[in-house]
Amino acid sequence: MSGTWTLPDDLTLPKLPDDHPGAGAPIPSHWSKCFGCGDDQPAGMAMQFTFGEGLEITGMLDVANRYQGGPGFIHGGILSTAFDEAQGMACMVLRRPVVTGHLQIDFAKPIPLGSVLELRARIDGTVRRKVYTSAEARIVEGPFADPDVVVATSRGLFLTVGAQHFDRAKDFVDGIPRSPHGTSSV
Ligand SMILES: CCCCCCCCCCCCCCCC(=O)SCCNC(=O)CCNC(=O)[C@H](O)C(C)(C)COP(=O)(O)OP(=O)(O)OC[C@H]1O[C@@H](n2cnc3c(N)ncnc32)[C@H](O)[C@@H]1OP(=O)(O)O
Repeated sequence: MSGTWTLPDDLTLPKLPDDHPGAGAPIPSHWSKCFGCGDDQPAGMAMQFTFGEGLEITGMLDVANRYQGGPGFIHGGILSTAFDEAQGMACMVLRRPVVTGHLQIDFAKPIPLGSVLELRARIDGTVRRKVYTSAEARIVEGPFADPDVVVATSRGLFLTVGAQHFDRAKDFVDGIPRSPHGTSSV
């Protein structure tokens, strides 16, 4: 990774909850309408997640044609979204809601449409409400597949928040049908 990401000296590693289901168990969507993982979000990315060893989780993304940026390749914003989702899901073991404060991506290799990406993400440690995370992506199926090649990496800071963070927007979960900028209901 390039960049300026520095982990603080006073990081502590969270303990896995006693009822952690173990490696291989599916991780349920944190919110059915989430663009990244929701099953009630037809326009979304429908990412699937499983717990890995320790604090690691694995996410899978089918790189659909609609994720196109440059001809034949994934859009960088879509890849960033996939990392955001994966690193947020890695925070699930904290059993507290988190939001992204900072995310930085290194785009190492172009990723073709039609490929299947595996994202491995983990908590590197916490300091107060700050949760430091990292992740790597590999193409595991389809064009350019090579599980030994890391095609992108990400570092992200998440913050635990209280329920009131989301309460303010609870009336907008289905959009505002009469938005002056066109429909926001999908
Ligand atoms: C009930 C059980 C449920 C379990 C289930 C959970 C599942 C969970 C899965 C979620 C999976 C979602 C995956 C998608 C996640 C999104 O995409 S979330 C959407 C994008 N993010 C946002 O909208 C966040 C918008 N920003 C904010 O709301 C606020 O800026 C934040 C992030 C909450 C921080 O504000 P704040 O709470 O007032 O925090 P503040 O007191 O200013 O700072 C606290 C600490 O964080 C540091 N900090 C804050 N922001 C930053 C920053 N950007 N850079 C560096 N440091 C920062 C501060 O310096 C401070 O550090 P210390 O003084 O402790 O050393």
